[in-house]
Amino acid sequence: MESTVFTEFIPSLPQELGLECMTRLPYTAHRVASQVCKRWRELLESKDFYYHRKKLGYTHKVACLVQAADRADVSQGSKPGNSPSFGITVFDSVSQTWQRLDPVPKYPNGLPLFCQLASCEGKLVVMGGWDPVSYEQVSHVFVYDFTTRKWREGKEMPSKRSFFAIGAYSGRIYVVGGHDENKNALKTGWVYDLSKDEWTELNQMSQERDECEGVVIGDEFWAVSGYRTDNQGEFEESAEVYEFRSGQWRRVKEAWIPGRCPRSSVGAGKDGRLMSWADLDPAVRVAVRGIMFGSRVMIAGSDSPGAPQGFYMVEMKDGQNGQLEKIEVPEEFSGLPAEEKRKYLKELSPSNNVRFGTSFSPEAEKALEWKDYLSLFYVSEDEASALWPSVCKDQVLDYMRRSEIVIRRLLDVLVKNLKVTEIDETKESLLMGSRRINLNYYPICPNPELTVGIGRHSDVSTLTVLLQDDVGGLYVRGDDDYWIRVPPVNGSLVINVGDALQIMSNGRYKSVEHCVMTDGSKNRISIPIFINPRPSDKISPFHEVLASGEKAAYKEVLYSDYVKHFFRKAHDGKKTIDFAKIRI
Ligand SMILES: O=C(O)CCC(=O)C(=O)O
Ligand SMILES: [Fe+2]
Repeated sequence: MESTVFTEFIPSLPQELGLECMTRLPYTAHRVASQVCKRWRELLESKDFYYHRKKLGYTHKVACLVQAADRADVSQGSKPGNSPSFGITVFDSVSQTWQRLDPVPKYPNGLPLFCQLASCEGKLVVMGGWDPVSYEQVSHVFVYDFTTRKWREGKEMPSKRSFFAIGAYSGRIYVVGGHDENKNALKTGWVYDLSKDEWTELNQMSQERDECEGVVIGDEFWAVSGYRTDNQGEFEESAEVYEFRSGQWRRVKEAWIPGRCPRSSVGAGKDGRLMSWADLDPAVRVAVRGIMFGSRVMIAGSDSPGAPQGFYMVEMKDGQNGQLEKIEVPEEFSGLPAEEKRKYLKELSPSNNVRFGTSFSPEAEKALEWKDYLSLFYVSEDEASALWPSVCKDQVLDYMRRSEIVIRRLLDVLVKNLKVTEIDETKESLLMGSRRINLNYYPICPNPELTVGIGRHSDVSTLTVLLQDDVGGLYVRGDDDYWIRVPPVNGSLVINVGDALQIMSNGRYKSVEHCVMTDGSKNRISIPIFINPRPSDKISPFHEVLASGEKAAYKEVLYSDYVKHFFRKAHDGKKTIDFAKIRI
């Protein structure tokens, strides 16, 4: 760059030196620096200066991610229950700094949900998604120029599509698959030329691919997995590869693990081959997202369902050890603190027996759970008829009546094994003296990696009969902290042993630890019936179990005390059962 073009950047320093200093400013300081004076602003926003920095090796790639609004935005009206508003966060891995981009002028209160990002030539492109208020698909294209720090509106996508694969190569953005306004999976694709602001249609892929994921590897664009319209959610093993040079697609078999959602977790390993970031390191096995920029990858995820997520950098160059380096994340970029969200919580309690809420123990949880629920306590048909909401009372009562036979059968079998020959009146009260039915609703979660549906816990019940739909998200803990995904079968009943039965069986039956992950593309409903002792019952190991001299592992506790203890705590696995344990 001709230094004569820019003079006196820093008074009393020779111009070359002033320019040297300006060139070394990290990108994340440009915004503040450009407010110093007109000359600095003109310099920092000029294309020549960008190429000058690039030539000298002072430009580098940054990671851009869509994140829920920070605190300042929330105080302006976003709250749990409404969809949160989203903005773009930039992480500069060289200066280790985080920054939020100005909002897109058309969406000052938050980006379209599920919009897709791609970047090339120093620009960030945001495409598609759902209008954050009406939830209608939009086909907008917004382009952010990192030099001028300004947004412009690009030519709209030729048709509406959501959940498509996106990739950038040589000044063009490739968009393929996903689904249209009628939820039909698509095999079509388009390419957007950034400098010409022009769309051109691509050849079609060999099949429809809704929710496929895009990644550019070398001179190829991979559209990985996805599913056909008729096989909603059944992610395929194949991928489709577009060769930029020939403009042709090639189908690759067994490219992906069937059934695994590829969203944001697809990348290229050191050998340049397709991989899932979830297979890289045990620290990021769950809800993994990766952003590749050059040979560096930013990865977010957690080691087990419900565990807090971490952000990491990893170098994927040959000769590097591929180890994850943890990134420090300032609070405003790591999710909202619970106190902030709680301000907006509205707990409705028309009666103790009917409760509408979000999370189990919102006061205690670190992160609010992505769930709303209606909880109905059942004492008698009369009371239920009087107090339960009329909108669902008849159906819920009918369902409870029908479930009775399954519950009795199960309890008969279970207690026989404990040498209890008869369920007399006392035992009936202890085993099934009260019921609670919850109607759980887990809305689509735009950032499933930032929260859980329900954190890890066991139920306080004797038994739980849990009705599932076909979305899935329930995990149960096996041995050695290994989590098993319960396959979603619509209408199936999952039976969980609860803490009360663990206590009464003196630990022969163990309550199952479980948790629920949220889904990024579907709403989910589950309906557990918790079969409980009566609140006024005192529970302890059955004398039949202890008859042969076995030592009691649990003391007698008032069931309502146990329940109170449970709901005072944040979800944290099975720790609450310690309340009843006899310490030796
Ligand atoms: O949604 C599910 O499948 C599990 C619900 C659950 O664990 C609960 O409500 O206690
Ligand atoms: Fe549960």
